[in-house]
Amino acid sequence: MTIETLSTVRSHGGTQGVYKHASTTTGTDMSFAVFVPDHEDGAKLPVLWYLSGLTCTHANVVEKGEYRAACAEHGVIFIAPDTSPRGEGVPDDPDAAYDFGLGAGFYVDATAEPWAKNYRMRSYIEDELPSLILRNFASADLKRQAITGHSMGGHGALTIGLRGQDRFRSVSAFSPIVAPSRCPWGEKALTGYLGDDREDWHAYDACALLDQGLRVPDLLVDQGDADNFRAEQLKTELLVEACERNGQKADIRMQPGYDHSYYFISTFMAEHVAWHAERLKA
Ligand SMILES: N[C@@H](CCC(=O)N[C@@H](CS)C(=O)NCC(=O)O)C(=O)O
Repeated sequence: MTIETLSTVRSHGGTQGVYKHASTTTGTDMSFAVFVPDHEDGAKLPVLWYLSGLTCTHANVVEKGEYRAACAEHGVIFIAPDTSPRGEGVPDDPDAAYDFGLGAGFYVDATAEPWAKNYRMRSYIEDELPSLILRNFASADLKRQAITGHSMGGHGALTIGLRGQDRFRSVSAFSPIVAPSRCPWGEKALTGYLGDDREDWHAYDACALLDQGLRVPDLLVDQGDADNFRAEQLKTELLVEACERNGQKADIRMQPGYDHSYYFISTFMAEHVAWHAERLKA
């Protein structure tokens, strides 16, 4: 479980690093980014995971997410994994489409061929990467974790958050896919990675998990009302209804004029970090 440091740089009173390791889960090298605010020797800091959307690596949020000032202020470690396995021999969408295959792992453990060997982002985020962080980042306090994400990564944050009820004190999302069983991106991905049996999809559908009785301690969602993907793919209203129907505590905010981009995410990032920090320190 060794990691290679690809880069470190000082920023906002902390260290932004990018790392690589050989993943036993995906069978590939995986890279990820970690921002660690300066802290006293021996101090333990809570952790906020950020899962990225379609086409992204760790680099999109590192370059455009604007989380560092808020994480330094609140003393929160920020971890940004990749969105899929990559490298020689890793299968990709036959048409190299942006919404399946490389850059589009959908945070599932694939069971269908030829994806099952490498596309295991659920286990990677739930098991392998936390163990790696525990062993290599002495200041990371994994008793205090929160999770957020954008779009496909918002779906990842919601579903990993709901399934890992004891793991996260708070869950948030920016423009998440809330019901992948009921939108074209999700139907394509879940059919491809898991097969045609929709029963197998429920573990990866936030609204279905809420209907099955799973809950998170607290939920914050921001969604731009000028987001091109809102009506067809994201379907925020289904999450509003599922939270109301199931008594899930949630603040789901429609933000006027904002689109799907990092201009939107970076606008509300500091609020999300502060919101998580409050719950992580309570
Ligand atoms: N317009 C994009 C659709 C994918 C997309 O919007 N990806 C979002 C996440 S779902 C993203 O964060 N893209 C990278 C970026 O904006 O830096 C494309 O066709 O490649």
